[in-house]
Amino acid sequence: MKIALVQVASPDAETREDRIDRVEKILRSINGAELIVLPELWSAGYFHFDDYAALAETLDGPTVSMCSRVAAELGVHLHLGSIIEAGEGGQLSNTSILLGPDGSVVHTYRKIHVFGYKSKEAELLTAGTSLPVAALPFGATAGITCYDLRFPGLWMELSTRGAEIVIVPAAWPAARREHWRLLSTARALEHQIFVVACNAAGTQEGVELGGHSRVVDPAGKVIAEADAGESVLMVDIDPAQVSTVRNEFPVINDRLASYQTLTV
Ligand SMILES: O=C(O)CCC(=O)C(=O)O
Repeated sequence: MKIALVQVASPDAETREDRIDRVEKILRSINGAELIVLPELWSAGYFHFDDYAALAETLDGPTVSMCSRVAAELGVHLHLGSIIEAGEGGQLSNTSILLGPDGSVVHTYRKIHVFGYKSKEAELLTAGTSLPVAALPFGATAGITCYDLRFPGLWMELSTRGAEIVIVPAAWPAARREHWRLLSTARALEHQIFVVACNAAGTQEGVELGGHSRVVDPAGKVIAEADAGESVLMVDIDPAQVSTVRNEFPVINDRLASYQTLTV
């Protein structure tokens, strides 16, 4: 199964509309992928905090509309990264969306761990409260977002819910690139899943994004990794590897359902 990770740059001088047009052309140039993945908040630009309210959109807004049209025309699953979603009562969320090959929404995921370190996200956005896992032709698939990579409890829950492929759109800064690599590898290895981690590239508001989108297999092997710049990373995975690895080395079976029952 071929996956395309589209590592987009969101320069300050480019408008959202121009970026959506530009990314549409990139998406249309991709051949043979069954799943295409985009980074966190690529259309708005993660670090454009002052524009969050103005760029907030609904599920029929410009980013989702373009991606939905392209997913349907190409007949692919498309994880569009995330948008600033305008919810009820003016509430804003960092909402990741997985689209099916007919362009419809398979699931939405509102980022649970909103980021506060050198970021206004935690101040401006409301955290999500749900964690969907979808049964897709290539395996049980979930999507979480960027900072969520750091929280083992969330991954344990994804694993308990049967996730086999976890998509991680991100706007992870270059300053902490080694954390990005270490954590994405560790999550794949400890839960024996595929981690499909698509980061942003370029510079926004003086912050250099880390790039290095990567796919890690259920044995913890990095099977593809991009450089720092804007690019499309194509990778071929075998979804059956999840059960092969788990049968061969059944560490998940040895995990306790809860460690809170242990005595002191
Ligand atoms: O955890 C990090 O170092 C980066 C997180 C982040 O940039 C984000 O959640 O957007």
